[in-house]
Amino acid sequence: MGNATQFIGTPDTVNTNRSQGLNPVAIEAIDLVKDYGRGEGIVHALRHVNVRFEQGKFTAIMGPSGSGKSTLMHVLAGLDSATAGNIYFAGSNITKLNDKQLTMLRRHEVGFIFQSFNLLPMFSAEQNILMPLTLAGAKPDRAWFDMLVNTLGLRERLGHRPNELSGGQQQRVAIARALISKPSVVFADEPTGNLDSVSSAEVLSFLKQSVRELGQTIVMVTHDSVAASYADRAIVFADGRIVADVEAPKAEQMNDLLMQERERATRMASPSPMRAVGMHAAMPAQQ
Ligand SMILES: Nc1ncnc2c1ncn2[C@@H]1O[C@H](COP(=O)(O)OP(=O)(O)OP(=O)(O)O)[C@@H](O)[C@H]1O
Repeated sequence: MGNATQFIGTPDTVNTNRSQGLNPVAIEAIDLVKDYGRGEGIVHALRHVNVRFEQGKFTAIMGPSGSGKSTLMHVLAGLDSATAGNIYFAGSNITKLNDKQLTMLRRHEVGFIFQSFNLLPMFSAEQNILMPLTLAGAKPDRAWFDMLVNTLGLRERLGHRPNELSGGQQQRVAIARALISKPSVVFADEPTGNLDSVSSAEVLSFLKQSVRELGQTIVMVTHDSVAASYADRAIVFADGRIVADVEAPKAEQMNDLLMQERERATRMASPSPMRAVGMHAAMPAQQ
């Protein structure tokens, strides 16, 4: 797919899994820290996160509300800066880029899909799909456009504005818009959050297909274990850390993991008086 090094300059390190027989790394975070605020009110949103995403893989990021999923995605995508640590995008350290270089990276190497579609209401589906190229002053690859439009079943809808499309159709337009510039990585933030189960299944099937058939790399934040089961891998976040990393996730397995995490978080948030003084194991049974 894309060619990040073209925009980023000389890599100061290149990470590749080739020698291990794995796909090359699309993006990697090393010891990534993100704090919001300072002093008493500081929030540690990412606590020394180490993670790599391989090219041509579909990864889901799950975890309780406030655990740091969106923060990770925003920092990886260059939408927000890291407090500390490094991010390697196609082998180049993007934490060293200036604002202009970051804009170029986002424009050419990253595709975004949002829960609320974020289509421009005054423009047709076709104009929305082509918008990233229009903004970049680039010519569309018509064959690629046709392939996306046909695969996503949008041929008959190209002249329609977003308010003339169903939620599922709007999200398919948003997917075509994310893929039109052949980005290195697509970040999807709750892409099925506003869709019914049939439209969700359609959208997820296409995301999976774009990974299988087009070699796309996708990182998707989701609260939905069924959505995560479409991914090749699921990462579970809790309190700014990765607490589980699952290959070929199953919906039930992810539900169990999330439930465990929720129970653990509840226990930590409200320790019983006995646990607080370390008495739970030693307490004799009450008569
Ligand atoms: N701009 C900000 N300023 C201050 N704190 C923030 C900001 N953005 C996020 N946070 C805090 O950082 C932590 C992680 O937030 P984040 O949005 O990454 O969580 P999340 O896992 O994506 O949650 P959700 O599932 O609810 O979207 C939370 O405690 C949140 O309140």
